[in-house]
Amino acid sequence: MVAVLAVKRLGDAKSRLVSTMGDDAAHGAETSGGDTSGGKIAADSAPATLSPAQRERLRADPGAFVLAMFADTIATLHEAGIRDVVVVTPDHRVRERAQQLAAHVVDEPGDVAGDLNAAYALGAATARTRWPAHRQVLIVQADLPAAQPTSLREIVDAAVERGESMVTDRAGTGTSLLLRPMTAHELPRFGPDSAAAHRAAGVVELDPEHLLWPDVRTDVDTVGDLIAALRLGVGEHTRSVLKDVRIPGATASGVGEQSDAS
Ligand SMILES: Nc1nc2c(ncn2[C@@H]2O[C@H](COP(=O)(O)OP(=O)(O)OP(=O)(O)O)[C@@H](O)[C@H]2O)c(=O)[nH]1
Ligand SMILES: C=C(OP(=O)(O)O)C(=O)O
Repeated sequence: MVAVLAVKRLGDAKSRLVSTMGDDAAHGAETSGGDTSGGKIAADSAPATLSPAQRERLRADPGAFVLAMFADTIATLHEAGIRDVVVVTPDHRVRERAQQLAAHVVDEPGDVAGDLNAAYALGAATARTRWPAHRQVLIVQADLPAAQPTSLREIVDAAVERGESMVTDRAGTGTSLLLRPMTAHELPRFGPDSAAAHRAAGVVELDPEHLLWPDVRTDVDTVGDLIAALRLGVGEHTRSVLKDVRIPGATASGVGEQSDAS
């Protein structure tokens, strides 16, 4: 299996994360799914906080945070045994980081820029040419810092003989990852309400009850997503960028623990 990731220009990335920064300080963490109640952290779960210094750091360089989550996502792929990785990006910092992580980088051409599905299709086409022996491609979001290799392996096993398959995000509306035969040529349907779009296109939803794999479902777009990821435990690169984030119940390192995905 080969994995394909796409990362947009870092200067344009994570606008929702930056715009939700501060919500946690004023109101308790804003969330977009999972353990929520009325859009807020459930009453029986203590509010998490980002420190003012940490919020300032994220605001000042969201790109460093994107790169950290990207590195943790690739580390998890590697630990799950997926060594062949294609990254499509127009950004030089992402390119350099991807190369350090032994990924094959595709420079995003101007006519693809701004079109995530075209970027994924370009990555899959490159993977077909570069590694023709692979039978499956895993199109995966690059912002899954809590993802665990064991979950990825379970997902790959669950997809056997199921055709094109997906796992939704924790809100159930987006798509964390899509598994396809290498021979699939049509554009994927990532973007707003992509879970419904993929379902309508005949993609099999793995674990439709959403009972499994919260770590893989937690893509980080908002502060609420970030808190959810930290509670699950994130990889070492994300931990390092967020080293002074305080999460109730966390250990002395200050964030949730993740034993084997970094
Ligand atoms: N290469 C490439 N990657 C993209 C493109 N659009 C989105 N992505 C990536 O796809 C993932 C989801 O993208 P978005 O949700 O649109 O953007 P985001 O930066 O995560 O968050 P927002 O700015 O809040 O929308 C992120 O990893 C992006 O970097 C694109 O046009 N080209
Ligand atoms: C692009 C997607 O994700 P998000 O915008 O939530 O990062 C998606 O779920 O299809």
